[in-house]
Amino acid sequence: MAEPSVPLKRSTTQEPLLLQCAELVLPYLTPSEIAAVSLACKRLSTVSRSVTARRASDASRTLEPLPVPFLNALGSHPYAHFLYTRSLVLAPPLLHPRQPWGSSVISSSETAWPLAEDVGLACGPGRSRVGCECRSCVGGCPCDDGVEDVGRECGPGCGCGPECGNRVAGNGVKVKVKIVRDERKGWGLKADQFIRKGDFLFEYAGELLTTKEAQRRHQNYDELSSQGHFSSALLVVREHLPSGKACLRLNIDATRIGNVARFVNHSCDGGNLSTKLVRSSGALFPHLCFFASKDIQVDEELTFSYGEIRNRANGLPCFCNSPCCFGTLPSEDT
Ligand SMILES: C[S@@+](CC[C@H](N)C(=O)[O-])C[C@H]1O[C@@H](n2cnc3c(N)ncnc32)[C@H](O)[C@@H]1O
Repeated sequence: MAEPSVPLKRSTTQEPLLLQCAELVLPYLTPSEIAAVSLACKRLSTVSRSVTARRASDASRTLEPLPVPFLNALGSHPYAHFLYTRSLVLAPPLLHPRQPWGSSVISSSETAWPLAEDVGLACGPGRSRVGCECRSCVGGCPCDDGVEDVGRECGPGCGCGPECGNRVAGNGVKVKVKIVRDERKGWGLKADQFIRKGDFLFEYAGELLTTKEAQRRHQNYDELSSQGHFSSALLVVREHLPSGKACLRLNIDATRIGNVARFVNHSCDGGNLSTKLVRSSGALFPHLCFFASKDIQVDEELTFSYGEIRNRANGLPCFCNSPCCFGTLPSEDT
């Protein structure tokens, strides 16, 4: 057989180890680290570009059933770097957690965060202490005990499985959404399909914090926000218990670890989303779930009201553009 006249490409085994492993290592780097690495040589620049392109095509790192693209028609402003979780996690005691993002190997396995869901009250499938024992809960479930302002659904304490029709929270984002850059509000979330009034969209996932830790981070975030170019996603939810005398407080911080809900911006008119706490049978903590409060068209921005309280003299400016805009974003001392 004749020798090929054009020399074959250099075998990858002759490349330095760093270059051979680039496809494996680069997905673990942050956007700024990737930018720095890409300057080193042509090969790393090529791998960096393909990792960044894959990141832009799915913010969820393949953890959601549908990809969630980042779209920036305004320029090359980098997306906010955060680690992805589909559920509430107990604030991990790790200083610099890493999560692959933009890997060419598709993996749908959830990162091993300590999930708040796992801190359950159940004894096991079919032997639930606080959950239902039904096996198929479609069309009515004993878990639904009629409490109106807190939803109920099947969960780890039930005998039914993940396919049960009475589980919405914790199953990921099943509607098409996209993350889009806005000049004044930063990144925001838009519908990428028609969404019917009442449909479930997603839960607000992030780190579950103690109130002390939430107060510490709040102070820190306020300082960073006042210097500009920083968006915090620390949400405080208060659930009034039936007695009316006590209230359960949830501090969920999606700034460093969160899901798509961390991109939902505020609107003074209440926007098109409403929130509801939903308790999964057998789970200790409720899910903060977002539902469509009206029919939502393709390309409409998804927004909700961050709250009513504005007790800061120099609150951040609000650009919600609604006729009843208050001028500043809601904020309160945590
Ligand atoms: C939960 S994050 C929402 C995502 C954020 N826009 C981003 O780029 O990551 C909340 C932050 O978004 C910005 N934001 C949200 N709603 C806004 C609005 N109506 N007007 C101006 N900024 C807004 C503020 O910086 C706020 O602290």
